[in-house]
Amino acid sequence: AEPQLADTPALSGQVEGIGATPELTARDASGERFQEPVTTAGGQTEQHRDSLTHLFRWLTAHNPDLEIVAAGHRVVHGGERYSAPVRLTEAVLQELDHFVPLAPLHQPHNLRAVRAVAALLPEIPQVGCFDTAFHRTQPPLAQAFALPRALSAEGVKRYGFHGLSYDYVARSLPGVIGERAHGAVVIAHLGNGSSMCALRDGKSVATTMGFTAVEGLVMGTRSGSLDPGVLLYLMDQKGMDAKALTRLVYKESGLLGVSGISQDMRTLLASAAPEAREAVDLYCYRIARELGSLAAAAGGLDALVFTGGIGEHAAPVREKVAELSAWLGVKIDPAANAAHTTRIDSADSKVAVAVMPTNEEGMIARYTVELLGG
Ligand SMILES: Nc1ncnc2c1ncn2[C@@H]1O[C@H](COP(=O)(O)OP(=O)(O)O)[C@@H](O)[C@H]1O
Ligand SMILES: CC(=O)OP(=O)(O)O
Ligand SMILES: [Mg+2]
Repeated sequence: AEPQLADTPALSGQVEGIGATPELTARDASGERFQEPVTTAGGQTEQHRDSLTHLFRWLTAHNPDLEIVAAGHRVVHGGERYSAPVRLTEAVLQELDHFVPLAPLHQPHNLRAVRAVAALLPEIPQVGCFDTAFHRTQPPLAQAFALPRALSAEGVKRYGFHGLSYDYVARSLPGVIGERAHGAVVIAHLGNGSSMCALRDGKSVATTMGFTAVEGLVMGTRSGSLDPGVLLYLMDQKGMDAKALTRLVYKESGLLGVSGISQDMRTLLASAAPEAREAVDLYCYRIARELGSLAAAAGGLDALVFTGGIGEHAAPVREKVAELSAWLGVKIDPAANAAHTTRIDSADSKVAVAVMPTNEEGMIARYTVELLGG
C-alpha cells in the first residue's frame, strides 16, 4: 500500500544539546510530554549516534506497533544540483559533504544524523529535503552576484535558505488570505536564523540569504549582510584569517554582538539596557529595508507573513516592522497583533498581514512520503 500521511503527527520531539548534554523531549498526540537525558560520551559523531539509538529505543518502547519505514532529513545546502528532495545514498552524501563550508553551522550536523541512521537502520530509505531547493524557481538575475563569469559558472551564486518553511507557509496561505496568496507576497522567517522571501503565485522570486546563510537580515549570532570591505579590512589590518572571520560573522555578531547581552529575542525584549534596545531596533530596521527591496522584486506587496519563533511570538518586532513599512500600505491592528491572531492587518490596511506557525518537520514528512510513495 502507498504510505499515507496523517494530518497530525503521532509524536513530535527533539534532541537538544548535542555537543553538550543531549536531552530527548517528545510530545504525543494527546499532549503528554516526555523528557529524558541521553547517555553518551565522545564527540559529535558519537553523540549523534547515541542520541538516535536512544530515540529509536524510546520509540519502540512507547509504540511497540510502530514500524519505521523511512527517515526524512532537513539538509540545509543542496547546491545547484539538488532542486528537489532526493534519496540519500552514500554517493549523494559525499556530494553533500562539499557544501559543509557553505553552511558550517548546519550541514555537518545534518549529514551526521543521516549517517547515524544509516548505521543504525541500514534497511530503511532516507530522504534529504533541502532549504535551498524552493528558491530554484527564481529568475537567474535574482540568483546572480556581479562577479566574473567563471566564478558564477562554478556555482558562486545566491542559493537562499529556509525553503522548507517558505514552502509550508506558501501552501497554507490561500486558506488564510484567499486569492491574494497568488499575488506579491513576502514571508519573513524570523528565528535564530532569519531570512525573508518574495513570492509570486506561491513561487520564490527573491530572498535575503545568498551563497550562505549569513547574508541578509540581522540574526541571533550572525551578522547578516556586510560590506565585503569590512572582511578585507579585518584580514589586512587585524590579521584575521578565515577561521576567525567565520567565528565573527556566524557566532559573535547579530543580536548577540550588538547587544553584548544575548542572542535571544525574548531576553532582549525584556531587558532595559539601551544596548538591547539598539539590537532589536537594528533587527527591525533591517527587516523593513529588505521588505522594500523584496517588494521591488515581487512588483508590489499584497501580503506580508510573519513566521519562525520571533515572527510568531514577538509582537513588538511585528509592530515596529509595520510602523516602518506604513509607506508600503502595511497597517496592523494593535489588539490583534498583541493577541497573535492569524490575521493582524487593520481593516484599512492595503496589505494583508498574517502570523502563521511554520512546520518544517511536517514539510519533510510530506516530501518523504511523496518521493517514496511515488
Ligand atoms: N514569546 C516570545 N517572544 C519573543 N521572542 C520569542 C518568543 N518565543 C521565542 N522567541 C524567539 O524566537 C527565536 C528562536 O526562534 P526559532 O524559530 O524557535 O529558532 P530556530 O531558528 O533555532 O528554529 C529566539 O530568538 C527566541 O527568543
Ligand atoms: C538556514 C538557517 O539559517 O537555518 P536556521 O534558521 O535553522 O539556523
Ligand atoms: Mg527553525
